[in-house]
Amino acid sequence: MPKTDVNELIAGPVAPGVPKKNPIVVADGITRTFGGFTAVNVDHVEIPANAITALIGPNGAGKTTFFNLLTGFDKPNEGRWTFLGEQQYGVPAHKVARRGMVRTFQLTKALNLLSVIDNMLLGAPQRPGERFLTSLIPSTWRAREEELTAKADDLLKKFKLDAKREDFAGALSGGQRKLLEMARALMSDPKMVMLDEPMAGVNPALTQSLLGHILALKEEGMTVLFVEHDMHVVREIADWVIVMAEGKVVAEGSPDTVMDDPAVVEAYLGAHHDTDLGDVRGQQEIAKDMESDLIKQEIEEEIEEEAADGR
Ligand SMILES: Nc1ncnc2c1ncn2[C@@H]1O[C@H](COP(=O)(O)OP(=O)(O)OP(=O)(O)O)[C@@H](O)[C@H]1O
Repeated sequence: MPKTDVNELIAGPVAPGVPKKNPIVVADGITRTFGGFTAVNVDHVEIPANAITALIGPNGAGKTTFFNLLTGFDKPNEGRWTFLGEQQYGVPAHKVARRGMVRTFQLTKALNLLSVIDNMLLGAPQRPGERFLTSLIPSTWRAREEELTAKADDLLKKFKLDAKREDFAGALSGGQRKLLEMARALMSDPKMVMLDEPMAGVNPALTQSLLGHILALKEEGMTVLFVEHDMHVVREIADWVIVMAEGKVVAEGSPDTVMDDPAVVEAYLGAHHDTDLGDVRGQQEIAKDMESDLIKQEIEEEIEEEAADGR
C-alpha cells in the first residue's frame, strides 16, 4: 500500500493543528489534569481519515491519556471532539466502540486465562437490544453465536493464529498477543483503529507481519492512529505524524521531515527521553561504526594468528 501524499491530507500550511482535507476526528480545547498536573492540553488537532497517523512524543507527553479521552475510557476537564462528524464528548467507551472507534489494550491477566477464541468473541460488541432479544429466543443467539464464531475464525486465520485457537491467550508470545489484540479489535468492524505501542515487545520475526497488518487496515478503508516510540516503524508505515510534548501538540508533519522540526528536537532533548530520536541515518552510522569495529577486530585477530603461525 503506497503512502498517501501529504498534500492529499492537509488543507493548510504544516503546523500544529493544521486542518485536514478529510478529518475523521476533530478535537478542540481538550484538557485533562491530575491533581494540579496538566497531562493533556490539546488546543486543536485533526486526524486524517483513511490514513495512518503516528502519535509520538517523549515519555509522559500525554499520548496514552489522549487516547483514553478520545475513546471514552477517561473524561477531560474540558474539551469537545467529533468522530465522523458526530459529537463524542461524554460518550461511554462501549458506545464509542459501537460507533466504530476501537483501541487495543494489553491483554489483562483475566483475559490471559481465556482461550484465544474466547478472547475474540469478547471483542464482539452487543448490538442494541440484542441482550433482550437473545434472552427470549435461543435460536437467535445460536445463529448470532455461529456468525460471530465464523467471523472470529476468519480473523484468526488471517492473523495466522488459527493453530492457537484453543490455547490460553497467556501462552502466546509477545508478538502473537499483539496480533490477537489487533484481531480482536476487528471483531467490531471498526472505522478507526487506535493502537498503543503495537510493536512493543514484539520480536523481529513478527515485526514485518504486524506492520503488514497495519498497512492492510488502511487498504481496507480504515483509519489508524498509533502511539509509537520506534521512529523506524513510524517512517516505514505512517503517512502523517503528530508530536505531543507536555500535553500539547507541538508539531505535525511528514515522517521524513517532522524530526527535523526544532520544536520536536527541543521536546525530546528537554525530556531526557530514553529512546534515540530514531534518526535512521543516525542508526545507520552506528551500525557502520559497529561494522568497522568488527572488521578491525577480525583483521587484528588474523594478524595475530599469522604472527603466531610464523613463530
Ligand atoms: N491516572 C493518572 N493519575 C495521575 N497522573 C497520571 C495518570 N495518568 C497519567 N498521568 C500522568 O500524566 C502524564 C502523561 O501520561 P501518559 O501516560 O499519557 O504519557 P505518554 O505520552 O503516554 O507516556 P509514555 O510514552 O511513557 O507511555 C504523565 O506524567 C503521567 O504520570
